[in-house]
Amino acid sequence: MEEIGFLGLGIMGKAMSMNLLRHGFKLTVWNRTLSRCDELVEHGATIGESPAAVIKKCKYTIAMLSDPAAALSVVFEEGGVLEQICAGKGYIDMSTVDAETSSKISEAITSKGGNFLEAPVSGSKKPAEDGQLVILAAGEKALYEEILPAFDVLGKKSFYLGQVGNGAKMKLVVNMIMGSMMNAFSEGLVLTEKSGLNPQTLLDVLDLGAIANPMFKMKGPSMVQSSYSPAFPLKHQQKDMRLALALGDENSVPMPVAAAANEAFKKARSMGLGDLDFSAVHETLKATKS
Ligand SMILES: NC(=O)C1=CN([C@@H]2O[C@H](COP(=O)(O)OP(=O)(O)OC[C@H]3O[C@@H](n4cnc5c(N)ncnc54)[C@H](OP(=O)(O)O)[C@@H]3O)[C@@H](O)[C@H]2O)C=CC1
Ligand SMILES: O=CC(=O)O
Repeated sequence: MEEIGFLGLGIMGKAMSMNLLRHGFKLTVWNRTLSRCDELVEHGATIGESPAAVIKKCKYTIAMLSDPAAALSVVFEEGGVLEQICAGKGYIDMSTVDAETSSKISEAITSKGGNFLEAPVSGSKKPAEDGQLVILAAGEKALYEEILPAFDVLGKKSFYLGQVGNGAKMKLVVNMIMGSMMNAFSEGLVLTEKSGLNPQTLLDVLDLGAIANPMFKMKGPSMVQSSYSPAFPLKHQQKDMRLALALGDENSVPMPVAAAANEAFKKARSMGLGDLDFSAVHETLKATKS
């Protein structure tokens, strides 16, 4: 496959681009904090000095950026994607953003003759390292088919969901459920301890029943130890709750559980926990006096 550009080497972008390199893809990478490119260069990547330079060099460019503001700035600001995108080039934004942001980017890219695909992912740092993401793509179908060899390396399954916005919406629904579940789980762990039971026994019981799931299994033991090394930063989970609640607003869907979960994540951010794993929302409950 042709050389691929990669913009954004945070937790996910680094893991995904390392995985592409491991599978023989040639990559040109860019990150706002340039020093984060060094490790990729050691593994064979080339550095592009700006998003525009990456787009100029590569037929396909993938972006994995923190939030709507970052996704927009990399496209629209000086030295951005729009300066070099043109017919024959594809831009694939895998960041988690709202449908409106994605549509704005899509319109700008296509008005210059380029092709656009949104492709947010479900799965965290470890699935990204292992090529086990679930890819939720929408937009230009031909671009989806052209980039599938890369998606097959990055993920265990790719969904094509139709028009731009559908991938973003699906991702927000999934993360809204995940954030709500994390809060219910955290309340259960605190209630277990405060009522004199062993939280490890709760984890064992949950794992054998109808609500067993990989998230409880993976995050439970570290939450019991108050250990929150970031795989999915809490500030991004709160962003996703906020965007999902806005989607609920647009569609007149009442979401009292998600709204309460969002408040807990906001509280955690106000306690300075935004850069820790999203499971650190547990600290907001543990801090409650009896
Ligand atoms: N971590 C996870 O488990 C998952 C995350 N996601 C989503 O993937 C995206 C990336 O997540 P993750 O890698 O964890 O996040 P990180 O916070 O680790 O990385 C964010 C990236 O965005 C860049 N960035 C932030 N603001 C700007 C800006 N204004 N201009 C240019 N670049 C900017 C950062 O650059 P710099 O290094 O300079 O700060 C960095 O490369 C998010 O949308 C997240 O919601 C989706 C699935 C799982
Ligand atoms: O967006 C986060 C994830 O784990 O998926």
